[in-house]
Amino acid sequence: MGIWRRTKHETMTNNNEQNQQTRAVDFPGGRGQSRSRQTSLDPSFESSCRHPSTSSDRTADMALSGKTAVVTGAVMGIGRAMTEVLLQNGAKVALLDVNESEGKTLMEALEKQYGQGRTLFCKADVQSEEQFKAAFEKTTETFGGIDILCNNAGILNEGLWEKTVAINLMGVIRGTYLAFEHMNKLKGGRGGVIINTASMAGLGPLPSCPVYTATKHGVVGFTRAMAANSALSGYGIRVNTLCPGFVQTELFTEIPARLAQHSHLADATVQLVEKLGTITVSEVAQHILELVTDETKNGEALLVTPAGKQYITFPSVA
Ligand SMILES: NC(=O)c1ccc[n+]([C@@H]2O[C@H](COP(=O)([O-])OP(=O)(O)OC[C@H]3O[C@@H](n4cnc5c(N)ncnc54)[C@H](O)[C@@H]3O)[C@@H](O)[C@H]2O)c1
Ligand SMILES: CC/C=C\C[C@H](O)/C=C/C=C\C=C\C=C\[C@@H](O)[C@@H](O)C/C=C\CCC(=O)O
Repeated sequence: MGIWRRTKHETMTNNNEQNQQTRAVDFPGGRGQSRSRQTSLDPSFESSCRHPSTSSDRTADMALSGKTAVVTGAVMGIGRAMTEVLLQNGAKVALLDVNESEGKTLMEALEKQYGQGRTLFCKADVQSEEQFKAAFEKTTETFGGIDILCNNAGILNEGLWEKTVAINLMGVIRGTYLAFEHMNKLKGGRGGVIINTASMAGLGPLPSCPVYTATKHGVVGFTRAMAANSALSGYGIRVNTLCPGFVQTELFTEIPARLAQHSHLADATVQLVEKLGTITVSEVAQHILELVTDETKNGEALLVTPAGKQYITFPSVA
């Protein structure tokens, strides 16, 4: 099944390439290939993304200058691309991840590219209240506060369903509650914005991944409820969710094994991938900027697929 053929090694070593060009996947007849688009690292892409600066003072006129962001699952895939978009737009970024060795290496590379003192790596598992809390405290000590949180860390492993719930849903809840403690304007915080990475599988069922689907629906529901909660309470914190379709990352490899007891539905999943196509991490990550900077966006679910972006309208039950 050629579609799942990429290995961990290929994914990790090609992460930069992934950011710079649209990757083709091995679909029969070429269908489902990601559409070529300008990406956030494309030198000609100027509308919402800024080029890296080598000195902090050169970030002064950027959309996110003076802002501090925390990104979970920042070392690879979508989280890494989000980190770059935030840095390119002037923010300082704390990278949280379980992968310490890759995290430190990435931080060194980002410091060279975007300027000294712009990043911080914290080893933190989003399943651990203690580690997550310590990372927030270190970020506040280092950068003076937190304005943006991207709850992005997630896994796909239907065989480890409890861990999937613990990371994908409980990790997002934990991060959001911690961020509320830091950002709440009624408790001395300066307000802020939270972006939760859900999935297209948070908007409709992915039959081969019922637990993954449940966690992502949970993230969408939690995001919308917390957005309304914050607005009603006057906390000054906005909460939005990003719902990407299929994205070429490590998570999108070796899918039959990840489906575990549902692996007999791998072919049906291939058909869905062929129908929907795939996008790159850069194509996904560039969309956080609008959710972060547009003060009118609260409780939004933004679907991002090869067909483009779409703010989801939910049925009104009130
Ligand atoms: N790849 C896709 O097709 C796709 C589509 C829609 C949504 N998503 C979602 O996007 C998010 C990122 O996925 P990705 O495709 O970039 O995955 P990825 O596997 O490429 O990267 C995930 C990162 O999260 C880190 N991580 C894993 N568990 C962690 C934990 N417990 N605590 C902290 N860090 C942890 C990993 O070390 C890694 O750096 C996930 O929430 C995923 O569900 C992915
Ligand atoms: C094999 C899994 C790989 C990666 C998981 C990742 O999160 C990607 C998920 C991608 C797609 C999920 C698709 C689900 C589709 C259907 O349920 C569909 O009904 C979704 C429906 C609606 C979207 C909203 C709309 O168009 O109004």
